[in-house]
Amino acid sequence: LLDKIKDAKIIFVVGGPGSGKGTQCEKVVAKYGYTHLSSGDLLRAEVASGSERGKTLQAIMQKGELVPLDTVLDMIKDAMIAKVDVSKGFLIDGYPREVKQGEEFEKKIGAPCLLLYIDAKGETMVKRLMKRGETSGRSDDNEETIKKRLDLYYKATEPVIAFYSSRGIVRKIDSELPVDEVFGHVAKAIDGLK
Ligand SMILES: Nc1ccn([C@H]2C[C@H](O)[C@@H](COP(=O)(O)OP(=O)(O)OP(=O)(O)O)O2)c(=O)n1
Ligand SMILES: Nc1nc2c(ncn2[C@@H]2O[C@H](COP(=O)(O)OP(=O)(O)O)[C@@H](O)[C@H]2O)c(=O)[nH]1
Ligand SMILES: [Mg+2]
Repeated sequence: LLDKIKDAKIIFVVGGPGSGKGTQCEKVVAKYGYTHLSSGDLLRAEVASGSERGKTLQAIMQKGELVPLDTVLDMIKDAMIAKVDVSKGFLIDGYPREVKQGEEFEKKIGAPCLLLYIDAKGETMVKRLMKRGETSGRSDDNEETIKKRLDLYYKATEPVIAFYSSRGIVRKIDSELPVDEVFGHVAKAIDGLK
């Protein structure tokens, strides 16, 4: 199974909270048929299941902190294995959150061929998340937790981009533009894959 995963394209989608990762991933699924795996969604599904593990996760996410690395990675790996026969590529959304997560992913699963860096201003992200919070029902879409998530993004996740830049696989996407224009740039990056 892991051999099969190695044949599929793996795309990391990285950007701050509310930058528009999920929005763009949906559009990639529609156009390219890739499998979209949002690490945050996988964690929220575990919370929704009401399991003991879910309760622990909920407390961490509510504080805007990162859950233990192995927990997220196992969930992503299981989800990839479940889809590997029907998938020509994987969009790994919201992962890696820190360089260590990327290193572990490569050890246990495989190497990404592209990193889409969805870039928006801090001010824009806060505005979008406050708006999303009106309807998302997400307990972390509140002013206090948003601030913590943003701080953690700049501290832990931005180094991920530098790490993969040196490999030449990062495509920076300006996410201040209207959604369809942003997607135009995303599509160009994906079309550029061999
Ligand atoms: N690899 C990951 C992914 C997520 N999380 C935790 C911390 C996040 O604050 C929370 C929610 O993750 P999301 O990716 O859903 O959260 P974001 O708000 O950053 O992105 P989005 O707005 O795309 O949902 O889950 C984590 O610890 N490790
Ligand atoms: N104006 C504008 N809003 C966007 C854009 N992309 C996403 N949004 C909105 O911003 C919010 C966060 O987007 P989402 O895709 O959930 O971001 P994520 O946190 O990076 O996954 C949502 O309410 C989107 O509707 C964009 O390119 N332009
Ligand atoms: Mg999202």
